[in-house]
Parts: sequence; structure tokens; C-alpha cells
Amino acid sequence: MLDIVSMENKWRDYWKKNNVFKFTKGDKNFSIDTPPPTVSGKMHLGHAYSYPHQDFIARYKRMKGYNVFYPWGFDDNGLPTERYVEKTRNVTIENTPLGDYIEICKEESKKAELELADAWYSIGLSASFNDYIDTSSDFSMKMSQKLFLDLARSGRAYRAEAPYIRCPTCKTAISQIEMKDAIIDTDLVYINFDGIEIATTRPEMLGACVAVFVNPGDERYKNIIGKKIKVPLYGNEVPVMSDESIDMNFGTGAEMLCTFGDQNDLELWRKYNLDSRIILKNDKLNDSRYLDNIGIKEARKRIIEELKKNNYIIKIEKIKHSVNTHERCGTPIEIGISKQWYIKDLDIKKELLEFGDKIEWIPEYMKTRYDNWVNGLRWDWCISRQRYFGIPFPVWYCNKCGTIIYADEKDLPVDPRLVNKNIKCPACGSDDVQPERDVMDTWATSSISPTLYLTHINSMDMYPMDVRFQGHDIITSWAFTTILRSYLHYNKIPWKKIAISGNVYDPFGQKMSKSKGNIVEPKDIIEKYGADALRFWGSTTMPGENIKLREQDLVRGKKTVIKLYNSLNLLKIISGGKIQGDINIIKSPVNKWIMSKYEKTVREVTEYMDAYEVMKARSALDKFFWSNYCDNYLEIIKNDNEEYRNENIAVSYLIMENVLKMYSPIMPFITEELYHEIHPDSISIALEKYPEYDDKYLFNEENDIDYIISVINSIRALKSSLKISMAAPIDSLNITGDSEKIGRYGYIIKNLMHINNIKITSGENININVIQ
Ligand SMILES: Nc1ncnc2c1ncn2[C@@H]1O[C@H](COP(=O)(O)OP(=O)(O)OP(=O)(O)O)[C@@H](O)[C@H]1O
Repeated sequence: MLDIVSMENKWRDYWKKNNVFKFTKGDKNFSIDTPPPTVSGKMHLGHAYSYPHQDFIARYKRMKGYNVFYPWGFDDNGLPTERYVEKTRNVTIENTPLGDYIEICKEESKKAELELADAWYSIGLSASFNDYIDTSSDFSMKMSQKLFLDLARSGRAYRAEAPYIRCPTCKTAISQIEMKDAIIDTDLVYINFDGIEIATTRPEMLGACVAVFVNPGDERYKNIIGKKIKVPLYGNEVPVMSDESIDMNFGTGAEMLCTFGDQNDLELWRKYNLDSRIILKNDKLNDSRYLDNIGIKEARKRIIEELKKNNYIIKIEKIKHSVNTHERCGTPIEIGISKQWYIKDLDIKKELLEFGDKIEWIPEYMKTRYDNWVNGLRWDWCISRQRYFGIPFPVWYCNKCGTIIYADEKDLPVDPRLVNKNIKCPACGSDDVQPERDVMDTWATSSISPTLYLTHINSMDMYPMDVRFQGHDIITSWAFTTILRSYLHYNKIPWKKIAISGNVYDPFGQKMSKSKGNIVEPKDIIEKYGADALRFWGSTTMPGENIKLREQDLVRGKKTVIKLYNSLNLLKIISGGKIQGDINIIKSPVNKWIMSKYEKTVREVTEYMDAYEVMKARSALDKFFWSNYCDNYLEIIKNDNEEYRNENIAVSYLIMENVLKMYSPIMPFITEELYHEIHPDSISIALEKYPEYDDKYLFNEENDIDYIISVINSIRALKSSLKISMAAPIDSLNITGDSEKIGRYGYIIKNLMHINNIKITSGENININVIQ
């Protein structure tokens, strides 16, 4: 009996101990830009589904003779890790000095990484777990800071006091990348604005109103465009202006523009160069009249009360409203004004679209998401975060003359917040300087992953990498920022291909995700079905397709594992455990048939694997293995004429070991086990040569035997309708069909179906009946 759990454990240990997948650079290399998972919780089925997609190709390429660089990494700086550490260690920045906080984050993420690496390794990934990189290490910090300095020198990274997007819950700036639309229930408040009705969802921002906007085509307001009206409660006068973007059907068609109620306010404010009245700062409202540094909810309540008291409220409607939220915590974002660091990208949309075109997208339709994102960019990329565990900006500011002081490259990595260096302003000589306290956005470092991975092995000459694998949910973040950085730093695409996986959803239709906590860990499934079966499930979708856990695929996967095991056992019985014979000259028509089928399968599987269409490759292989090889070929040779015995053994073993090779990228454990039974001296099936298509083994007999198999299938159907076993003998059978073929290969039918006598009748269709 096959004990799948201990068999898989054995090979896990063996691969690790023998460092089977180590990368040695050669002439023919293949490199993968592996997604570094964030250290923010446990590995889950989403990962167990999408990471094998990389591994299928890594293993395939290795067997095709490439030196495969398949690195491993963890993304352990930034908000996700902070949240995770705060929860596991019960610390906050409020109760812990910064230096200690950073140390605790490092300590806890290192600990988590060891567990995570084991979890990822358990699904049989052939990546370099021994030598992984992480984005908070000194190495990554140095690279990230160095590339930041390059951008600052070229003017691409800049600091500006400007409107920025802020998450009130995470208390930090965020970028457009991290925003997500959501529908919320809210109140739409209708206010009498000096005789005009205005509807707003943000009444608390009334004190920040600098204009009223209507649509130029709206007959109701034509006469008042260009006039000034008074803001209720505050009494300041603001202009009535018009813009095509105003939706005449929302509310009353007249909107107040505040600095800043939402992104549309910001855009109109920029477009018309309007005044500012900033009353919202760091999530508190202060208008020096009604609102005294209070939170948004309370401020809303208070302003509504004031408006009511003064008879300004016309009505309040409950509505569902679409707002921008921070995708990590779901909080509606705010727009404030402050000093942040940006990477300038709005001026290079055309170039970024061209770069997208140069990369091969698998599947191709996923590129549309990238194109739409680039076309829809409205902000430069804000990369500063008011957080703590992240890559620090290598920057100080002179308190005397305001100069930005950049760290010397030779001093990197540096954390200006912690290192008390003797910094002098190069402009005025003052040593009264202060460090930048913000850290960089996580994507600012993970966006240079090709540089990190290749520099780590001292091989930037391999840039661009061959392929990036990632989920479609991060096309607008990770894929976009990586292409952007690659354009800015090297004017090269980062990879030749990008292969996009779908997402695993939970039973409620939500993406499974560590930080959401709606996860299922793979370990119970591995216990029950094995890692091969889990990987098999990963091979049941087309690139980019979403999926839920489907138990029937795990069952099919496990059945395939057992079928491979049983087939080799049957071969051992047929051959008496001795591999003999050769395939130089094939005489048996059945061997000619199976070799033709096999060669065509090799060709088909290879074509699909080359196109990253693993599901189609595996289906073609399944069809050959289950139907042609197991159900028919092995059954036929079990009872075949003695004259073909050695040839049968040679052909059946040759095909078996090559079937194992073709299955091995998908199911590495069982194939390693069985391959070692055939070739005990092999280091690993993963390092063996992938089968090559050879048209020398295509024979005309293929069609004849296909026909005989149809006859056999009809006899099988007859036996099952008679409720007798396939091995039960039948004395005489009348077969109607192609009499020449049936006559020539009748011995195959007789041997396989246990029939003593066949009477053949010529006819166009196959027809079988028992002669009583
Ligand atoms: N549910 C999922 N289905 C398929 N792939 C996923 C899923 N979740 C994450 N991945 C992929 O795993 C890789 C690493 O993702 P990551 O560590 O950010 O996972 P996550 O669970 O989404 O974490 P977090 O919740 O912290 O964002 C990415 O390529 C991502 O697309």
C-alpha cells in the first residue's frame, strides 16, 4: 500500500538535504520573479493554488535543459507586517520606543518567515528556500535606498506639499494603488445655500467650501453661473461655477466644492485653481467656529445640528453611495494637504503603455487591466508613509535653510531616525538638521524585486528576467510599479513575460487573504489527499481563472497518484521485475500504435507547456495515460503473444518513465518515488531530460488499432450490459465490421476480451452479438 504522507515527507527531506534545486548559472538560464508573500499571517489555499503555477514552469524548464533561477523572498516591511506583529506581540508604537518597535518587528517577522517557508516548501515548490531574500534586510534596504537616491537625483522622486490620500484608520498617506471602490450607506443632506438647494454627503466639510458647481447644460442653474452665493453658517461668499463633470441627476445637480471632500473636489480645485480652506488635518476637523479638533463623525453630527437649528436643512435622504476606501482596512479615504514624497509618473503614461505592449501577457486579456490603470492614473505615486517598520528615506532636512540633505551612497543602508550622525547641511553648513521620519511604501521596495533577486546572486546581466508570476489582484500595484521602476531605472522591461494566476475565493465569494483572515490552511488537505493532489487541483484551471476549492479535483489528483503507482506495479508483474528488450525495431502493431499515440502526446503536452497552458497539457497527458496506456495498452500486453514479450516490456517501461517525467512538474512527489524505482541511481526526476517528440515512432498501424479498440469497447459495453466481468470468457462472438482489420488483429480482441471464437461479418458499423 502506498503511504502518501510518508512518501511525500521522504522526498521533501531528500530534496532539501541534497540541494537538488540549487541554481548554477550557465549559458541557458531561465529566471523567475517570484512573488514575495507579505509576512502578515499564515499561508493559505490561495497560495497553494497559485504558487504551483510557477513551479510547474520552473520544473518544466529545468527538464528542458535550462538553469532555472527560481528565487524565494518575503515582503516583510510595511503596514501588513506591522499589523501582524502588533497583534502577535501585543505592542503598539505608542507604548514602544521606535528602535525597540523595529527590532520586535524584525524578530517576529524572522520567526514567522521560518514557519512560512516550511509551509510553502510543503507543497513541493522547487524554489531557493535556503537562500531567500526579505525586503526589510540590510541588503534590500541598501538597494531600495540607492535606487531612491537615483530617482531623487534625476528629479523623478520629489517631495511636495500637495493634496494627498490619507487613511484615517491606518493614519498614513496611501497611494491610488491602495484604493478600492466600495458602496456605503450614508445620508444625503439637502441644504439651502442662499436660495439654491445643494445636496451633500459631507456636510461637516461646509466650512471648507470654496465654490458651488453645476453642469453648464443644467437649465435650472443657467442664470446663476458666475454669481456669488453665501455659504450657510459660515457666511463667506463663493462663486457658482460650471463643469461638464457635474452629474445633473445626483441630488439637486448643484454641488459644493470643499477642500477636500473627495477626489472630484480635488480635480476641480486643480483645474480651476481655486482657493483653499483647510479644516481637516490628520483626521480632525477644526474650523475655529463650530468644530474644535473633533473627529469626522462627531463633526458631521454637530454641523447637521447647527444647520437644523438655523433652518438650513431641507431634507435628509438615506442613500447608497460609492466611495474610495483603503483596500487594506475598508475605511473611506480622506484627502489632505501635507508634505509627501512622490515618484513622478503622470507624464510618462505613453511610455508605460508601450512597455506593457513589449511584455507578453499570459493570458493576453489581463493586459487590459494594466492599460486601463495607466490610462486612469490621476496622481503621481505617493511613496511616503507615516508608519514605522519600513525602508527609511535616506534623507535629512536642514532646519535653517530647508535644504534636503541626501545620505552618501557609501553610508547605505542608513536609518536617519535612529542613527545620530554628524550631518551638516551642504548648503549653509548648519548642523541643525532633522531626519525624515516617514518610511517608504512597501511597493517602493517590492517593485524592484527583479533587481533585488538578481543583485543577490550578482547577476544583473540576466535582466530582464524571463517571467513574473502573480495574481491578477495586484496587476495595478505590483506589476504596474515594477514596470514603472524598470522603465525609470534601466529603460528596459523587467521581464519578457508576465503570467497571471486567478484567485481562490472563500465560500462567500471573497478573495482568500491572510489579512482578511478568511483562510484555509493547506496542511489538512495535504494530510488527507497529499501535496500532489493539491497541486493537481492547481492544474485544473486556465491561466487567470478564479476558483473555489473543489474537492472532486483533489479526489482526481489522488486517484492519479494511485493509478501511477498501480501501473508501475503492474509493469513489474508483467516484466517479472526485469527491464529488457529494446525499441530499435518495433514489430508489434500494438506497440506501433501506442508509440504513435505517445509521440503525439509528447508533442501536444510540450506545446501546451511552452504556452504555459498547464491545464491543457495535463488533460492531454491524462487522456493518454488513463485511456490509451492503462485501459488498453497495459491490458492488451498483459495477455499478448509471447513473441512480443521483450518488445512489450521495453516499450511499456519507456512510456511509463516518460509519462512520469511529463507528470512530474505537476506531481513531483509520486513521480520522484516511481522514477527512483525504475532508475535508483537518478539524483532526481526533476533533473532528468524532458521527453522529446520523435516522428520516427509514428506508424500507420495507429488507425488500425484505434479501430480494434473501438471493437473492444463495444465488447466491453456488451459484457457490462450482460452484467459479466471483463475477465469472464465468452465462447463465440459474432463481430460485424471491417472484416479485413478484424481478421488481421482478431488475436488482440480474443486475448484481451477472453473470447474463444470470433465469427466475422462484413458491415459498415460495428455490431457485436454472442453466438449461443
Ligand atoms: N486567494 C488567493 N488566490 C490566489 N493567489 C493568491 C491569493 N492570495 C494571495 N495570492 C497570491 O500570493 C502572492 C502573495 O500574496 P500575499 O502574501 O500578499 O497574500 P495575501 O493573502 O493576499 O496577503 P495579504 O492579505 O497580507 O494581502 C501574490 O502573487 C498573490 O496574488
